[in-house]
Amino acid sequence: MVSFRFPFSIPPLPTGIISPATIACSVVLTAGISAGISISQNSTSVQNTLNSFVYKKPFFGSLSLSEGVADVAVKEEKSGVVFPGVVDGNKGLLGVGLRRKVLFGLKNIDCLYAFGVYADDSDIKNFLNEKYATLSATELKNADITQDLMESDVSVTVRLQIVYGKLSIRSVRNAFEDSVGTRLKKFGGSDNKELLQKFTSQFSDEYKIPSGSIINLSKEKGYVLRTTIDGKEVGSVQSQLLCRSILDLYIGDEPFDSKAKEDIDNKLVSAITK
Ligand SMILES: CCCCCCCCCCCC(=O)O
Repeated sequence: MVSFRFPFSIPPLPTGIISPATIACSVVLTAGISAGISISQNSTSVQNTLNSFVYKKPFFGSLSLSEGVADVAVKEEKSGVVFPGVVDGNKGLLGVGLRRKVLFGLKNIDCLYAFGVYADDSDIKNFLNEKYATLSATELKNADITQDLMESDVSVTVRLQIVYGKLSIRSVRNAFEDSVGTRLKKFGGSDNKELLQKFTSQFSDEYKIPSGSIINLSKEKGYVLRTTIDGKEVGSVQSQLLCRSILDLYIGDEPFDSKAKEDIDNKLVSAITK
């Protein structure tokens, strides 16, 4: 059995004491707060750990994949944005990060948003068990789990929440065009304008994004990318290339927040090794 934990060194905030209003109104903290989220690393052999699998002590935020995901909220430390431990009923939080982006327009806007990466509990359990449970610690160290994850059919959601910057849907559309366009080119060559347009056109002018809005980018079974704004589906596009390109922004080779990616990597490894 694989144990899937939330080994964050900062105590996650108990959901019970965070009101929805607080979550919705997470505000800017000063830039440069250096506290991060660190993840404990475990280098013991996979087999040893699997053999001796027991909860040695109650672990705040830990969970066993066989028992379902624990809904423990986690705060992105630099921004103060709080992410629920679980979304869509069964997707557990793998890690959180921060992205600063200058949005070009009439007036350039410095936009800061926090993001959380979630994976479906049973998908990730199967994925880790099938591919990694028998690897030695050294093999595991050399394995690129997030790379495999991006190419797999595991359901993953990236949740974006603005920290500051007054955003128009147009600037969001342009920002995605820029970032996702670069990734589509990287993985699929230059002939992907139509795919990019299909994705970005979902962010049409009818949608408003007041402060506290949340965009979910969800890779679902069959490589369908489903986009929601504040819980409302704005569209879905079936494309493995698009799913791969979106995830690459957050957990790929050149992620927006390398600490977040590192945390997610470590968390996936620790889900196998603990
Ligand atoms: C309502 C949450 C809005 C979050 C801001 C999203 C801005 C677009 C981001 C495009 C991808 C990127 O380059 O970071």
